[in-house]
Amino acid sequence: MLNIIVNGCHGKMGQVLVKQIEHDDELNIVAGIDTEPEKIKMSFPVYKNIFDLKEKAHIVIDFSSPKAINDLLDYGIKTNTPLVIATTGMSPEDMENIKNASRSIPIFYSSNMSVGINIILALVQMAAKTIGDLADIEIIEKHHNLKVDAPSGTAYSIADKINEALNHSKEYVFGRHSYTEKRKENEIGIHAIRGGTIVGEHSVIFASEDETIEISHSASSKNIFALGAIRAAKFLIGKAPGFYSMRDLMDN
Ligand SMILES: NC(=O)C1=CN([C@@H]2O[C@H](COP(=O)(O)OP(=O)(O)OC[C@H]3O[C@@H](n4cnc5c(N)ncnc54)[C@H](OP(=O)(O)O)[C@@H]3O)[C@@H](O)[C@H]2O)C=CC1
Ligand SMILES: O=C(O)C1=N[C@H](C(=O)O)C[C@H](O)C1
Repeated sequence: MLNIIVNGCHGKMGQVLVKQIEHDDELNIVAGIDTEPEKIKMSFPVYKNIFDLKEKAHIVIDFSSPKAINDLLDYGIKTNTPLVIATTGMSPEDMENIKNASRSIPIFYSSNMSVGINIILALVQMAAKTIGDLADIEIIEKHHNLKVDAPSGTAYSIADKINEALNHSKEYVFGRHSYTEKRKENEIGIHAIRGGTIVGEHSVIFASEDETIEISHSASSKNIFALGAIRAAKFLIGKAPGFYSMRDLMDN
């Protein structure tokens, strides 16, 4: 049995994750962390502070907030607990801290836990290598009206994959509000749409002189992210300290 702590257990993703874990006979939630435990009724104990935990677990799965990251990393290192981190909106410093912590414990990080998006990452890299110098590249992401970070973590991951394939020659331009000049060749335009209950849509456009390629992904349920995080947790158990991603899981 794999014992799990859910960080952000009462959030939208936390609740979907709890349901998915409860359907899996190999998994057990020993405790959760969230900001207002007194208002939450769960089938396991919930704490406000991760250091108040009395229970021990094999792994922590985190869908919470970048505000939680430093405590989460400290907890992981002090208790030697592997971490699956799905939270987005991390600063470059947060990502540096995650990578540093992964020298001591196994950490799985992915801005998008769906397999589909990780296929998209491979496809955009291939497209960038082939026509990236000839095409204008734009990324459009759409999410529900409760999402706090913009652009999405996935949009950044897509832009980074493209930029990696193009020797980091691109500059990210967000929105283009108040622009008074035409688009420059080295731009990757990134645009965020927020509305209703859209689960998560990402589209990448490579527009060149005589043709346009559009590569897109649409998540139709949050279950896909929860199931991906569970797969990541099962994959991470028994691994050596290190920074793992969906690529490692898919290559496994
Ligand atoms: N990688 C992936 O595949 C996916 C990633 N995400 C990311 O997961 C994160 C959560 O998304 P979502 O569930 O929609 O957001 P929610 O705001 O619904 O949930 C986040 C939960 O975490 C709680 N929280 C805030 N601070 C802390 C803290 N310090 N410790 C523990 N819990 C805390 C929040 O409490 P309060 O409301 O009081 O602030 C809230 O209950 C986001 O960053 C989102 O982008 C989402 C889907 C897929
Ligand atoms: O907040 C969300 O909902 C999502 N966040 C992730 C992101 O920022 O990329 C992944 C997914 O698109 C849903």
